[in-house]
Amino acid sequence: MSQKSQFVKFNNGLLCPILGLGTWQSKPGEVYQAVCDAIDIGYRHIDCAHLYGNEKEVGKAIQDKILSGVVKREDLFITSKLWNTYHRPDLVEKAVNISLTDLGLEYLDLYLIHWPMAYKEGNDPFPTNADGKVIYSDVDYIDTWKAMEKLVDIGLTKSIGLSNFNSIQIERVLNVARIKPVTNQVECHPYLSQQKLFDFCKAREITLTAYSPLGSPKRPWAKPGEPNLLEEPKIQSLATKYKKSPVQILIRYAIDRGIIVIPKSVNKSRIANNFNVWDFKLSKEDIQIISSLDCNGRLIPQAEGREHKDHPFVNVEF
Ligand SMILES: NC(=O)C1=CN([C@@H]2O[C@H](COP(=O)(O)OP(=O)(O)OC[C@H]3O[C@@H](n4cnc5c(N)ncnc54)[C@H](OP(=O)(O)O)[C@@H]3O)[C@@H](O)[C@H]2O)C=CC1
Ligand SMILES: O=C1CO[C@H](CO)[C@@H](O)[C@@H]1O
Repeated sequence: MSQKSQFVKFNNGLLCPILGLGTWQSKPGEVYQAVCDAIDIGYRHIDCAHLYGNEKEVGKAIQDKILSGVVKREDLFITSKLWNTYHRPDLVEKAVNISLTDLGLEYLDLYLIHWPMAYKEGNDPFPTNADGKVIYSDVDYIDTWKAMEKLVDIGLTKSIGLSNFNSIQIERVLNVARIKPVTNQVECHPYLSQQKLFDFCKAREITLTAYSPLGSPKRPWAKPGEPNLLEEPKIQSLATKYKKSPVQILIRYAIDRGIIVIPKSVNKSRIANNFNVWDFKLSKEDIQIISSLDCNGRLIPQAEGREHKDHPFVNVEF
């Protein structure tokens, strides 16, 4: 398979490696080695976020791999995300600078608005009142977007994008955008195939990035007995058919639809296996079989923000 098939082209011309490494819940103490291993194995795309609390250690791994000559900065594609407590326009540049300092970088390749909902400004990422409810802020993500555009103007990031935005919210951003979002990063896997959102974005030259592509089996709120994609019979039988693992089928399910995908692992052999997906391709019929598992099975509901006026998954088709 050609090298070209490993990239997706953004509407600004930038090439994004279609397969990257996720870092949510990659603990300090393990994420340094995971990022070093990933870069050695061939990953060039690392998905980060201020919220994950590990950008300093991710940055140390990136710096070490650049200093030892394994990669150049321009070979890497590094994403970070603006957390909900930094939506106020005057805080956006401050927020990206925190991530840049932690990561030890002069620029990001991609900076995303992590969620459309703004939370009360301050150092607590989930500021709560006496009832334990998150305190919201009324900043409109449209104003946040305008501040994001300025980051491109001053060279702090090459691209800007969205995460967890629904179709109506994307349209609102497009109505004012001087710089278009390049991607919308959303939960996407066979239980939540996101076909409508994918088609909607594609028609507007916005790519989709699939998070939790393996079904986020270690999400903190997972309950025993909930369906597990890795044990899904249809995925297992396709794994047998293609002589690959169920995880490799799930990763290829995104790639073969043209969707950027960012599975997380801190285990070297799993990081390597997840990258060993360039020697096969799913047929159209098999992609349809996998898509038939769609059951609107959302696993990352961001429940603490559900009453927010801008929560993306309430009363919206897609
Ligand atoms: N924008 C957003 O709001 C969100 C973005 N994300 C991003 O997407 C990334 C991926 O999503 P995430 O929710 O982490 O979940 P994933 O679907 O990527 O699943 C990760 C889990 O699967 C395990 N795993 C990885 N590879 C294998 C394998 N080959 N065999 C068996 N188990 C495996 C990992 O364990 P181990 O590490 O032990 O291998 C980990 O527990 C995040 O890390 C983050 O970067 C995620 C959620 C929300
Ligand atoms: O990236 C993410 C990982 O999980 C967090 C905790 O719910 C989410 O807020 C976030 O979207």
